[in-house]
Amino acid sequence: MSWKVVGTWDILAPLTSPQKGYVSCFAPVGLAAFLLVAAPDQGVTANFSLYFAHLQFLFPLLPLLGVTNGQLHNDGAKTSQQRCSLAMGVLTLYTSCSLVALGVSKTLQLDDFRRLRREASALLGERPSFLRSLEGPRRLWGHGMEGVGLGRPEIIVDIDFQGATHPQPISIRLYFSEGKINARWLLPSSPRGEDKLKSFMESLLRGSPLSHVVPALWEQVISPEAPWGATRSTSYRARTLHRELYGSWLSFLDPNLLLLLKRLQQGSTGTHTACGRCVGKKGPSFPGWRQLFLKLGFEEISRGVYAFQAMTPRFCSLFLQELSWFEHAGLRRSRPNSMNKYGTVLDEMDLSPMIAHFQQQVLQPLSRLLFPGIGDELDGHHAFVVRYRVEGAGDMDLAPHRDDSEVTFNLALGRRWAGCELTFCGLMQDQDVYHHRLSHKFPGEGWAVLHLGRQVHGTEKIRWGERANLVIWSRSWAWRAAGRIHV
Ligand SMILES: O=C(O)CCC(=O)C(=O)O
Ligand SMILES: [Fe+2]
Repeated sequence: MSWKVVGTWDILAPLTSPQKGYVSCFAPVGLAAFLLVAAPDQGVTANFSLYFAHLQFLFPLLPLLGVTNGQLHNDGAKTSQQRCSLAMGVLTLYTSCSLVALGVSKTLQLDDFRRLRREASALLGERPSFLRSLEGPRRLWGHGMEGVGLGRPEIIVDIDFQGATHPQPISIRLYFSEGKINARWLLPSSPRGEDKLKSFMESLLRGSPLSHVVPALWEQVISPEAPWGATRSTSYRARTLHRELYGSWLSFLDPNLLLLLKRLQQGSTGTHTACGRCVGKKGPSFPGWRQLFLKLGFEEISRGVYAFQAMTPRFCSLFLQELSWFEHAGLRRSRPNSMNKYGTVLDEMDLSPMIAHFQQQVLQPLSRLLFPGIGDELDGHHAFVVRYRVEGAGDMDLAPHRDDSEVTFNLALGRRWAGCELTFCGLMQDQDVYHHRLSHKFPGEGWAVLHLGRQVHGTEKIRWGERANLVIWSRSWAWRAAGRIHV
């Protein structure tokens, strides 16, 4: 076998041959595109080294395709051109695959980046007292370059904490990559501090939001026993995360619900007080309300059970953030009710005035419309969040029951889950109560159901994920005083 050096020009021949060379032209074009697309973010050097590092493995394979100098010499120009085209085709394929893979991973990373940036600016906007500065997220490309491959791209966030117990700022760097978070002290900490940080990171749920991680880090890792300093009080009101939630919730209403409420207000025939004489009489409404009701997307999913989009997804996301903030504040937390073990009572979050306002502005007109008589005068409430979770602290299901309420509003806050449908089994006084009629799946966050408290319902077992719902039990002492509790 001859190894005369004649191959160089033969290998390049297809590039100059108009008949066979068109395939090969994609290789340099692909290479150029690859570098162009990837280079601005990942750095030219890193991309060159990645690309050529892989070519190192590809080139030794070329003899297998018959592209050796010896064979070129023996086979003649025509066959050699075909084989060279094949080789260049392989290179092209490799380049194109690299390009597609890179494009997909870049899009995913960009989504993560945007989400983190939104969360970081929300946190900064709220300026929690312990947060001195928060820098990032910024991308760190090519971090941990090992061997021929690139390390996993990460997004980094630097945080400085400062509080009464820590006059000097304490810095921690968070690394987000592929749904996981890692943390490191920017200055070396004590071995005990390292251990605390390590066990804290292990306890974090996959994909935990920044708004959850930062306060939890402060509470569990950095701040000693008195995390809020000497001024720690038992009230949560002074240290809320989203002040917007501590005003009227009307700006968070879904536009369709807002429209219906407006029409109800226009069609209303004045105030109506529930009493022994008037309960059960028709409440204020307007002619043709049912058509509008259906047109706006409201649905009667089972007799006396109404489903509709009530709040915006933004409300739900702020609320969930506030909830984790509260849960890490270390204040008293009671069980939401006698059946659900896990959750939060909203009164303990100092949200009672907002619930009362929401009840009067939103739930009251709806209840007058949909449950005339019993829903005419709502004058008490008990509001809480229920939490179902497969892993960690959460209920798994809920047995059929009636609520200690006249009217119940139940709003899905999120997050993602499977199973955990709400089942409805008829009204308490029905002959066939406790017969399953419907399993309701909340279509998404912000969707709610409104039903009578004596509508028997339960919750099926959660299969995966986590569901958190905000439940408002509205009571009518006027109705109860009229002795109509059980019907
Ligand atoms: O959303 C649910 O699972 C229902 C909760 C419930 O019925 C209740 O707490 O009374
Ligand atoms: Fe219930």
